[in-house]
Amino acid sequence: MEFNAEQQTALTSEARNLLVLAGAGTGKTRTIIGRARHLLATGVSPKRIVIVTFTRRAASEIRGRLIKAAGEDAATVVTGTFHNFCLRIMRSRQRWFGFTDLTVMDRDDQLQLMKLARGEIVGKDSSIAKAAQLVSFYSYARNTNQPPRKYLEKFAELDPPAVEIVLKIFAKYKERKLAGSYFDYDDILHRFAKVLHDSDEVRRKVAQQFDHVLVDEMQDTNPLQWLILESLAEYAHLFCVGDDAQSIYAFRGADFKNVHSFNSRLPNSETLKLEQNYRSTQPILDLANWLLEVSDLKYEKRLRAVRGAGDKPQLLDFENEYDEAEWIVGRIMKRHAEGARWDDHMVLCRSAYVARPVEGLLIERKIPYRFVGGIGLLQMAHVRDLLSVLRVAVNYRDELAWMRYLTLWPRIGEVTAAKMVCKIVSTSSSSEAASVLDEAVGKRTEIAEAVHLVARQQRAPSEAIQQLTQNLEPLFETRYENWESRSKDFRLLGKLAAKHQDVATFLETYTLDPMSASEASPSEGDDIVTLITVHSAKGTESKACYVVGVQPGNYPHTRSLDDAEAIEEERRVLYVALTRAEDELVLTRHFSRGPARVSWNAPVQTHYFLERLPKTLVDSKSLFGSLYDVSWDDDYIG
Ligand SMILES: Nc1ncnc2c1ncn2[C@@H]1O[C@H](COP(=O)(O)OP(=O)(O)OP(=O)(O)O)[C@@H](O)[C@H]1O
Repeated sequence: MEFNAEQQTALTSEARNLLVLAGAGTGKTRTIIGRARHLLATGVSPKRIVIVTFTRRAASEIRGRLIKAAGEDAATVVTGTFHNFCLRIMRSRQRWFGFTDLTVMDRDDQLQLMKLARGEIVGKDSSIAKAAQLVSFYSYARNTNQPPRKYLEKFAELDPPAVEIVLKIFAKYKERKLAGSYFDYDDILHRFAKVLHDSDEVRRKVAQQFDHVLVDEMQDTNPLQWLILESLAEYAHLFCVGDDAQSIYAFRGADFKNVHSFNSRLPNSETLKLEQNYRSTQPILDLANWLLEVSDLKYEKRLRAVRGAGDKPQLLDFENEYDEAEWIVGRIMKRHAEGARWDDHMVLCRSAYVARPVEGLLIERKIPYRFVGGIGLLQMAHVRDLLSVLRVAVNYRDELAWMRYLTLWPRIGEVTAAKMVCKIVSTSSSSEAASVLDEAVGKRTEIAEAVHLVARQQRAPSEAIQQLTQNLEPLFETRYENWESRSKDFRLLGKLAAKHQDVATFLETYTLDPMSASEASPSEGDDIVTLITVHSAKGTESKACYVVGVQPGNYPHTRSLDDAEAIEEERRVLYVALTRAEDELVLTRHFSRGPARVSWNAPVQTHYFLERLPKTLVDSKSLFGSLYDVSWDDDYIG
């Protein structure tokens, strides 16, 4: 692996704490890997190095590349997401963290629990914020480490009596969480950060396990994650890489301006820059540079392409999304016929919804593809049904999973199920719970048998899923019309589970960072087209990138129009999309539907990022018929 002088200086730095603040494609990920390899080469034990990333995908990629570069020894470098890292330590040192057998809830569970809590406090009162909104208030307050009351009073735009009611709902939510031994996503970071912050002894014991903590995507750390890093930095060296122009997680409490206070917050720290971009050709970077330059914020980034000149990006207009999709898929097929690989192509979208026409055509034309960032496999109803059985077998106090499982069965409604659940969860051991279940279902033994069979197969998750699928097939056939295609997801689930030693770790891994169904199916190295949401595309790259739906109303998204910071975050989303391309960048937009239908003079366009795009930066073409008369202004496109 080669490094330029800037990268070499960074990866061999002796600074106690180092921030590498650099633009897209400048080799941040490569430098993290280089740093780890350098540390190993200088004799640091792999177990004393931690690499934290934002997604499981990034973690496994870095891990794979590190092992390739530094050998099998590197396999014991601790690599994972923040959540994964914290949970792993808390599980291994339960006593330090007051952590017992807890079930980690995903966002859907969190929503269900909040619904229950809300229902209990306000019944059907529709004047109080909906459960989903409450979850996001609660989660945001915790990730930004603010007392919920303070957050609600300051940011939630609620009147004082409503604040009191919402706080009561939060209290009820907490109570239910405790009763069910649940841990939500935010609890993981919160508990870990709090214990480390409050207990000098635990902080020392945990932090002393590591000499070097390497952090990817530093711009996306939220205040809780910052607290964790500060605790670790008391004993270990921090090596962080980030790009303030790629911060796109403010909705989860990240504040990219935090990277600017790195030096003042951490003693003995330095900042270095990487400025040469290795990924893209200069015309692609010119467009990305322009997007940042026209912002009111000063990003102070001008990417220079080591690779030099190349083709200008294209900006293509279509009459509707179907023509747009047709063109993109046609073009990919043409390129493939000319000898390009499928995996030279990546289609980037704002949301899974925007990409559907393209996905439809890829399926229709039988083009191999994966969809990253779409509806997660583990979010699909039938998969959650099956997982509910695994969950109750692992934790008999998991009342949400019991409710889901029992109400799958005919003639068991919510009231009957709730009575059964009440009895089951008030027992004091799993064997007692099993007997109560047997008694409750009476002659309908198949209901209990499914749970028992998983309990017997705790250490063989894949077999448990296989048998469970067989046992529950008749039930699912009657529940789901398209059972045939859905049943394939269970085979996929079985495959995923085979990589885990027991049902509990399998559940934990996938509830923490669910992957999408189609992402899971192809294996590494398959030659396939990638369809991906921009949020999932961070850190990736591709020879040809097609950014779909770049019309007014999508960039920035209409829902962010009343908030200047949100608009700026949208700019960074587009920036991330543009900077994924190596050789070819094609932006497409259509004008048929939704906010995009408005005329060019409508208010939605006041913030449209491409409104004043200099004509020289792109090759633009209108590929639609008579519906729209392209009358570009001489100097600007938009
Ligand atoms: N010194 C180098 N020599 C050759 N290629 C390099 C060098 N540094 C980086 N690259 C290549 O440039 C591309 C971008 O590198 P990398 O993914 O590490 O950048 P990054 O800063 O993490 O990008 P982003 O933040 O946009 O995801 C990769 O293909 C990488 O292999």
